[in-house]
Amino acid sequence: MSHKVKIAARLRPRLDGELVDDQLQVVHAASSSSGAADVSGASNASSAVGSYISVTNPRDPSQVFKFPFSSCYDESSTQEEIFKNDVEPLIDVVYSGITVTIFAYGVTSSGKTHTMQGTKSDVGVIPRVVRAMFEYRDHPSLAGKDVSLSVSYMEIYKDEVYDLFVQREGAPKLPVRENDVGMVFVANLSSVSIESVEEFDRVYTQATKNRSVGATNLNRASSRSHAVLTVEVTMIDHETNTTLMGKINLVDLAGSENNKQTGNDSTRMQESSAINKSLSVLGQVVHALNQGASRIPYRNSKLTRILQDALGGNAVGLLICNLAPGIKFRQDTLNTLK
Ligand SMILES: Nc1ncnc2c1ncn2[C@@H]1O[C@H](COP(=O)(O)OP(=O)(O)OP(=O)(O)O)[C@@H](O)[C@H]1O
Repeated sequence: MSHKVKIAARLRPRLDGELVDDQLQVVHAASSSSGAADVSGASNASSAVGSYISVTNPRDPSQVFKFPFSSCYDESSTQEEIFKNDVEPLIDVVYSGITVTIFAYGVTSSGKTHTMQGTKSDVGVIPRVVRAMFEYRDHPSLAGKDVSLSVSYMEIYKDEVYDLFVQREGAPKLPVRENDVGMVFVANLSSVSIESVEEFDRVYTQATKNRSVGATNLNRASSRSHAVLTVEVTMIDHETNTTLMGKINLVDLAGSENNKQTGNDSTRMQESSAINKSLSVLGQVVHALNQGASRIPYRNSKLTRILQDALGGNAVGLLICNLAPGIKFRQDTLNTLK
């Protein structure tokens, strides 16, 4: 069965002062055809077929749980490796007119922002995708076509949608609507046309500031919301008078930590219940799609409702589960793996 949403795992390196959970390991299998995993030779060839995350029961070392993923990245894996293996092949797909969505999932501090954004000297998925989207314009198949790129960027907080290209002071909540053919869209979301990587960097940096100002105004951390960046390409063929569009959604999900432990503060409780619900519906949607189920519960949360056309139909998805090696994350890590 081909999976519509590929699921990868990435274990981040230990941070200073962090007590590491040595029960948690990325195991790279030498070959899947023999069915025998090469546990001893833990090379960092991170996407080796058959790789899995292994978790040993600390109370019973003979009990080892194996969680297989399409790709597994260990502590030493690089941004370049992840991009080359799992992301770059999707650029071609976007330019063939298909919608692609990449999600970063995991608890706070598991490395979602590092994976999606990265640092100035070690950029992650978003800057690499934008660069690759621009570079692809020189592809021979696009000769003679008018190719233009645009971006939109929204945040979903407590099940309400905000435009991150709008300064947050008084920014309105955007309505989610459905058109005549049942396509779900966010009304009044701005779309900004971009001519170069530098121009993207400018608008994106400003939007990131809007996100953190909005978070401060609402008295919360930005990791309590989902952020959806969309890069859209429009290809016009004047000879045949046809237009083809493709897009890629890059989604930094809210922290998936155990949201039960948030105390009595009513804002925190509303946040937590919105996060719990949307992440669990996302899990159900991904599972239903990968099982080929006839009924997919998109409508059960705003996140999946908005991304409905990006998850169903011909669309292609990649969910990167970020894992933290710290011992204090053990229960959350198990929840993520499950
Ligand atoms: N693969 C990695 N290599 C080196 N450092 C990493 C890696 N992944 C994460 N880190 C570091 O770990 C810390 C936490 O990562 P990050 O901020 O990306 O987590 P997060 O899941 O986005 O958290 P939050 O939900 O709070 O935004 C950061 O200091 C980051 O630089």
